[in-house]
Amino acid sequence: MLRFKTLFEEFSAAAQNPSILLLELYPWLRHFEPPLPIGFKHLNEINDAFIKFLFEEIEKHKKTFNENEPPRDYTDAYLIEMRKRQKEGEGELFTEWQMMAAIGDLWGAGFETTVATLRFAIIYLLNNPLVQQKLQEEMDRVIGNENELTMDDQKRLPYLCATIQEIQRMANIIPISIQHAVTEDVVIGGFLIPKNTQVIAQTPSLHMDEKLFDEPEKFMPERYIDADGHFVKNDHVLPFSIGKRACMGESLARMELFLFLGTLIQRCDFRPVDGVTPPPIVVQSGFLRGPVPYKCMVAPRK
Ligand code: HEM
Repeated sequence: MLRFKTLFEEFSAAAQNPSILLLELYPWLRHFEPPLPIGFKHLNEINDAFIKFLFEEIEKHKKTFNENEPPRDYTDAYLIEMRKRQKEGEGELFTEWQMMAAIGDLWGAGFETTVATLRFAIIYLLNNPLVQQKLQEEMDRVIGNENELTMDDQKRLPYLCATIQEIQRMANIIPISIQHAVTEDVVIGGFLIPKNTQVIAQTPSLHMDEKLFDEPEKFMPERYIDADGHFVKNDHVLPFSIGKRACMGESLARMELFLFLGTLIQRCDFRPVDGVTPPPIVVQSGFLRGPVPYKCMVAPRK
């Protein structure tokens, strides 16, 4: 577990290196390191170590899992499906390499994304104490401090939903969406995009558009609360991208953000370390975007 944690932290730090963005857009740059300090070699070494670790874990599962018992986790479920398909002569898609890549993708795409969003959430609350106060008031009034939060409470907590939407609008944790390619000629808005052209659904650029959001630099959850106090989902806030290749984990991530942030608000008070000056919001941006590490005081709420 410790090895996994260390590897993951190294991987996340490497993914926040700004040069990774360049490498993503111009992969051929990797051939020019050295002398260019692209960070590709380092990322590749961590990736290889990660792959090795995942294969070792798969081996452990193969030795201990029981095909006739319910799967203990994703790896067991994948092994069961893989063996079933191999018996039926359809094993070419469900391979051990695919399994390793799928597990790596789920960890890689599903972990640091939610963590970075929550780190943004807390630093925004530290810098906007009135928002934190309003969130706590809503939570105390609707849920109280004893009851556990569930997803059904979403409708009853409009200010929490609005705050999460505002956090995601401003955080833009994936500043440049993943590249894709069109598989056939398409015409969009009168422009022909020929087959095989690389395209990026650059939804983060909507989030700071003054035509869509008044004073987009300001953290204002109130912009999504209507005159009756209801939460209004804004179709221009698209942190999970759009289309068929949008984030596969969107529903899970939305649940995590609502339950984790809501429970933190319910149980804790976030304050600046000296009680007065919040940490400045300094952002590091590479493939992933996140606030540089900051300190804060976390006090349990009575
Ligand atoms: C706040 C949390 C998250 C955000 C903001 C986020 C955002 C994104 C974005 C912008 C993409 C790229 C979509 C595109 O190519 O246009 C993506 C892809 C993806 N995400 Fe997430 N994600 C989050 C959490 C998760 C979680 C929890 C999981 C799974 C456990 C996950 C799994 C994936 C996968 C597998 C892809 C690749 C999908 C594909 O290429 O078809 N994500 N995500």
